[in-house]
Amino acid sequence: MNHSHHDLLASLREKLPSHPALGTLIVGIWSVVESAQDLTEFCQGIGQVLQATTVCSAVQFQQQGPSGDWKRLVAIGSAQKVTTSQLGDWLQADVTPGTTAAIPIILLGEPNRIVILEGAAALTSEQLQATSQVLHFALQRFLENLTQTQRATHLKAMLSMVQRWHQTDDLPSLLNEMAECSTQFFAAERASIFLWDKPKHILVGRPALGVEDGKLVVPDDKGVVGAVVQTGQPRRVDDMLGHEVNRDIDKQLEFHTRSLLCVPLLDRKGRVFGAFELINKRSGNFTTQDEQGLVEIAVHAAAVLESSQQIAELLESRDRIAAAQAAEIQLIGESPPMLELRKNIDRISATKLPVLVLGENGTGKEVVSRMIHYHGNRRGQPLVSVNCAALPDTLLESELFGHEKGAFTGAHESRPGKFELASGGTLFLDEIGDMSLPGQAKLLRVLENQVLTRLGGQVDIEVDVRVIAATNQDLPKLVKENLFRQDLFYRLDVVSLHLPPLRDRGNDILILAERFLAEFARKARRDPPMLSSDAKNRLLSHMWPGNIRELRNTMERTAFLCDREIVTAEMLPLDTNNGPQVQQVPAQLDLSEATDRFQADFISYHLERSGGNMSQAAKNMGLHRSNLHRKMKQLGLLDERD
Ligand SMILES: Nc1ncnc2c1ncn2[C@@H]1O[C@H](COP(=O)(O)OP(=O)(O)OP(=O)(O)O)[C@@H](O)[C@H]1O
Repeated sequence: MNHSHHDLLASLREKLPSHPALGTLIVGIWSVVESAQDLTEFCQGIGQVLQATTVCSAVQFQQQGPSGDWKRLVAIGSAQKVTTSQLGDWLQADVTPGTTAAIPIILLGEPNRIVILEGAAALTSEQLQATSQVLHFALQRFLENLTQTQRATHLKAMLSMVQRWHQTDDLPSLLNEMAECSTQFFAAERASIFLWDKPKHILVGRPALGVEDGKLVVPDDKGVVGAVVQTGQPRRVDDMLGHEVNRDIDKQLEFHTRSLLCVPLLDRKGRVFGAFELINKRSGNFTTQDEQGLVEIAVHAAAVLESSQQIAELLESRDRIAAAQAAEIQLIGESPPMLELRKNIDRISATKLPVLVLGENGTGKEVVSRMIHYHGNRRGQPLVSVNCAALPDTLLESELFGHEKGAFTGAHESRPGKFELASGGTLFLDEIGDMSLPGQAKLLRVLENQVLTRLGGQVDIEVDVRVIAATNQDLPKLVKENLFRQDLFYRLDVVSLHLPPLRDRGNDILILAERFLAEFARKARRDPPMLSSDAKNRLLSHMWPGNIRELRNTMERTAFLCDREIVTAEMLPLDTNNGPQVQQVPAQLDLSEATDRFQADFISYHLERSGGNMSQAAKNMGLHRSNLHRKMKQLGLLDERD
């Protein structure tokens, strides 16, 4: 029955002249709607009005429970017992006239109710219909009023609670006050507020009755609180799912947790900095309303805590650490590809786009991914790295996506994966080309839906993670060979950064070499030695198969092993056979032709390496630029007019 107010009034106005008692009924019911404090009072009031106006001997209200069973809410007069099957039949009908007349009241989202009037033979079907309409409307109105009143009372209580918190300055008293107020408010046995010390991977819970200094320290990846801070989502656990509870905490507190409700504490920027937990609802389990209420309270608690001096310091120090880390990352190099790379990093750091970093071993892929993280707005959140090549397939999935207790032999407890640990921050997937195909499928799902399921788990866990993947492999080739999923490749390749090998970075080799030399000389407590020009040429002409890592190691050895002020080419610990080879000259040429051919190849090689920069190429060959120019003309490598 779904009447608008207008329909209802129009229909009642029509019926009123032929049923004068209907007016008295409406007035009586209305006064009950206005005055009743709860549902029982409402039913009692309505029952009395119905008994008086319809001249029934008895009235009763029945309500259906969630499992289909019926319960009598209120009885006026000597109401008879009714069977479940009879109630079921009545529920099917609109109204049922007779000596025992029944009016079912069905409101969307509410339990079904039936009003039974006994000795109501005089009531016609039409009169019962009219009564039914009034009752539906009255109940609906009453329930709306009740929700509003309850909400107002709730808000008032919350306001006075929050006001008290604002007047408490020192952190331990504030936390005690919060716990005490909320246990009363939610009828729970205990409450704790956990603050997250992220760098140390621990949660510090207060107050913790029964623990020395009232402070409970737990790992940040265990139990319900661990899951809440890692995922940023509330969790509700009742008796049935008690295994999720971290029983170590129970042991420490000498307490048995039956039911638990825990919600995250978020700072102004939406970052999780702790959790608010309620333990053991005094009767039954925590409800959805409790969860909504605690989420609401946690917003106020977080605001008060955040403005508390000590928390502000904690958060600030987190920002300071991130800033220091950002400053520490150095991407050395002034060559055109490096300048371009730096520009791209600046552009993409602020976004959440996935990034694919490509380059040979040791070209700085990890440095670049760290830079993207620490220069973006996720810098205060974790940067978690996984080397996909270092883990066998089976382990990789549980490492990335986590697992539930019993998911496989040896899974003695539930564990969040690296994805969950990187929540709010960045996940660096190194050697992505080595990931197994099942792992790739799961990764794709997470990237597409921002949701994951732990191994052996049923629940979808939302994650907010930026993914940066790196590889030295040729991914398009792996795609062609069906070793890498094409859809995943496109997902990751939204932005790709190519790191050139060191041999293509021209003078950067010398900039890097000198920086590394200075760094290691400082560590060796000596003045940095100078590189002689032949040492520089030697460094420039080396092939650097190990790229920057190799250069760094070479300079480290040089700083520690060479005790001279000037490092010459011979002192560099480099494999001399490793340099690039200029093409061999055919033996049948005469000496002058062979010399010309060699010189032309040699010059072309250096010009190519310096990207056509004549001055640089001349320098690398130990020539003056004008001499190189002349030589090139002589060898026919330049037009006469150049
Ligand atoms: N541009 C750079 N400036 C300063 N140091 C760098 C630069 N690039 C790389 N390095 C240093 O070189 C070493 C190797 O870099 P990194 O680990 O980032 O390379 P990678 O490409 O990730 O290597 P791999 O493929 O072997 O994992 C590190 O010690 C890093 O600090």
